[in-house]
Amino acid sequence: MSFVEYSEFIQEGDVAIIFLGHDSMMPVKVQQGAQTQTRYGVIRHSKDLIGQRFGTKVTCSKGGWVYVLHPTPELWTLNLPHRTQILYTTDIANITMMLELKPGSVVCESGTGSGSLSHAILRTIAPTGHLHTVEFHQQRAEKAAEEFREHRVGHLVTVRNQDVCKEGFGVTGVADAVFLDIPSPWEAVKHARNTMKRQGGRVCSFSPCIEQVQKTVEALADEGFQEISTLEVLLRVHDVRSITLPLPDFGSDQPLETPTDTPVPSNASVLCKTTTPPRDMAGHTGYLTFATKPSV
Ligand SMILES: C[S@@+](CC[C@H](N)C(=O)[O-])C[C@H]1O[C@@H](n2cnc3c(N)ncnc32)[C@H](O)[C@@H]1O
Repeated sequence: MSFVEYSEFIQEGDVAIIFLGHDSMMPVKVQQGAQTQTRYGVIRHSKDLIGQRFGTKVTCSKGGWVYVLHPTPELWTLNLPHRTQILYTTDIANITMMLELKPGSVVCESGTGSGSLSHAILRTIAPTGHLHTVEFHQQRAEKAAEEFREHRVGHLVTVRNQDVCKEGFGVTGVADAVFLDIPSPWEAVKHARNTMKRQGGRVCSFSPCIEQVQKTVEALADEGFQEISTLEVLLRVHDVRSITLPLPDFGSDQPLETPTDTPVPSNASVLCKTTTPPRDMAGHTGYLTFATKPSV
């Protein structure tokens, strides 16, 4: 198993996602002899997981069943151990697209945090790209590096434990794209420019407050970045529900000729499915500020 390549069978050391139902999943590290407790009973790794196909329906000891899924960056974002605030798929999808990431891209990121965005970047830039990720909190940097190795993407990423605002990304003139998710991104903008290729590239900064955005935009303009724009991505999930609609009675435009030509009764109705947008929406996460470094 790797987060950037699909494997058919579950092996010892793999990460698997146990799907217990909608909005109920958990990650497990598969180990010979280990057991995982679920509300449907115990899953025995040696018998129930190792050697089975990803996607298998596994019956637990109390008779209930779960699906065992291959990990993906999307599932990891929903299941990872939170060490920090993380980015979610709605923002990540936009970031990946607007930074123009593709296989082979070289990306610099700070901070690494819980590695939610990092896993999505790694899947996109594999198999020939590289991610340089900078995190100044030592335990977070070490834990992220350990997870990248466990998820078999360690060869695609270099984790540096340093302050990006003071020491930069540790590489110069190599990046196609830079991503910042730190409290004072304006202090890292000069380093972002220096780490990018001479032929230019794209930068993105995520900030929850508009005052942070204002300072970052000024710093980007001062450093010669162009096409600066800020957006906020809001997810609107529609609920499916059944409704009863009255059938309109348009009357008859011709006189009734036979007794069977009956008009639509005035109380006729039809049952149909429809969707409604939420009355309350999940609130603001943050602003995404994008800019382009032009070729020099
Ligand atoms: C909100 S978290 C990043 C979450 C990450 N984008 C994710 O999706 O999991 C911000 C991280 O930046 C780190 N950080 C803050 N300032 C930093 C700096 N100057 N240099 C390096 N890391 C920094 C923090 O320790 C924290 O782990």
